[in-house]
Amino acid sequence: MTVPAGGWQVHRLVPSGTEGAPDADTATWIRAMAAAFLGPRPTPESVATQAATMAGQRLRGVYEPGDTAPVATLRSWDARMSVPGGEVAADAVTSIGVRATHRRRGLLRAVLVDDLAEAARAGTPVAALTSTQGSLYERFGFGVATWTRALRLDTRAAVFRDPGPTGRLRTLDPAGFAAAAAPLQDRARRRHPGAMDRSAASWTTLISGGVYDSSPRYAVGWSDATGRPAGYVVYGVAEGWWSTGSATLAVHDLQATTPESYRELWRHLCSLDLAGTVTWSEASVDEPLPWLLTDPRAVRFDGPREMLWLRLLDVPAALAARRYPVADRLVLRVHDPAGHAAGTWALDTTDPVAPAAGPTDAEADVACDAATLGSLYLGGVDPRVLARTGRLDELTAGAAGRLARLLAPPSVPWNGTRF
Ligand SMILES: CC(=O)SCCNC(=O)CCNC(=O)[C@H](O)C(C)(C)COP(=O)(O)OP(=O)(O)OC[C@H]1O[C@@H](n2cnc3c(N)ncnc32)[C@H](O)[C@@H]1OP(=O)(O)O
Repeated sequence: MTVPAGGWQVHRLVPSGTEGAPDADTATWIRAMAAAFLGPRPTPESVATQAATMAGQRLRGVYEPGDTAPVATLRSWDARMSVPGGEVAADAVTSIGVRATHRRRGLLRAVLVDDLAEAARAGTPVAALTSTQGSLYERFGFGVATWTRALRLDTRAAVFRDPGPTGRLRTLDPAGFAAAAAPLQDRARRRHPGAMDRSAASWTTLISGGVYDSSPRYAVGWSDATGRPAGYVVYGVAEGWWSTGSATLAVHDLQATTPESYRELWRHLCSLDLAGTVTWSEASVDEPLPWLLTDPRAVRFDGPREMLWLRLLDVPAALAARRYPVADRLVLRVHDPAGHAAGTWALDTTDPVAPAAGPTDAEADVACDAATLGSLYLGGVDPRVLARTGRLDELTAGAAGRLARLLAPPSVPWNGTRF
């Protein structure tokens, strides 16, 4: 199928074939995407493995006449994202790459505009992405909605306040990893607005490291005293002990559904004889780890840096999908040249279990653009801060404060899954 967008023909591909033999178009698309991202040279095996992770997803490509390899790529799929009090369907967008010889001619714009238009037609309320660069996506209506911090733990200085260990640890082998981890991640993600669900294929990439990281990975699960699994951690060796006498471990994923599982997974990471440092590049901005230790200086943080970018495609559906801690009725005017979020919208939260949102002729209390609305949606940024920068116009007195109270999330938005 071809669709003209900005003068370019955007072709849509449905990945097919099996893990052993992806179809030719998908294989060519994967090689073009890898080149745009300066990735490792694809091998037949790595192409087949990647193709298997794309089953059921949408690929887009732009092709020069007579060329079988695309000059631009985009991949997207239907995801679920946690929001305060529930979840919302999201168009997850990734792999936007343009051939080095074809940049700055509108190709990113062509593939992304086409993808967002299809998601909007399908009724998907929001689009979400994580980005390689910070200045690309605001022009397309995306705003930063979650942040992350990198942490570094000196495990030899880490003394836990609570005695332990408690519960039971067990090694999760690659064959059984997805079955053990998926239900835990699904429970854990509901505690954090902005957390995305995982595709079935993503577990293979997580436990194997995918095409970018061939070093061994280890997965450990934790169960409580009743035997109920409550969390897991996946880590690898970032620096071997043989060079410095003390290895550095990198956490690739840590999902805890209870405070006890969180504490015991960190205790496990601190118990490995040959390691002196544990790093985690995608920790939450309010990571509780220092509060577990007698000396909080054992943990150092960098950041925050931006993680998840959101773009509302259907404002009433997105606003009605989340819950609000106070009852109010507030009118937002949204400027959006692309049209998806444009309008004046009344948000009525007087019914706490069924907030209503829809178009209105009433005077607006606040006004902003679509990207700012994307940043506000999960409650990760205070509207009063945005009002101080001119990103939000406060049109009735005190409206930014009312909006802050309305949008306040039950916990800090966090998405630990870069995609
Ligand atoms: C969700 C993700 O997949 S994030 C991954 C992004 N991809 C990469 O980092 C891979 C390497 N880079 C690339 O492949 C390309 O340079 C891309 C995808 C970043 C940009 O593709 P291009 O086709 O050159 O972008 P395009 O010409 O459509 O530009 C669209 C707009 O973005 C702007 N833009 C493009 N690249 C950049 C940049 N690196 N920094 C700031 N602005 C940029 C353009 O100026 C243009 O702005 P305007 O329309 O407001 O005038």
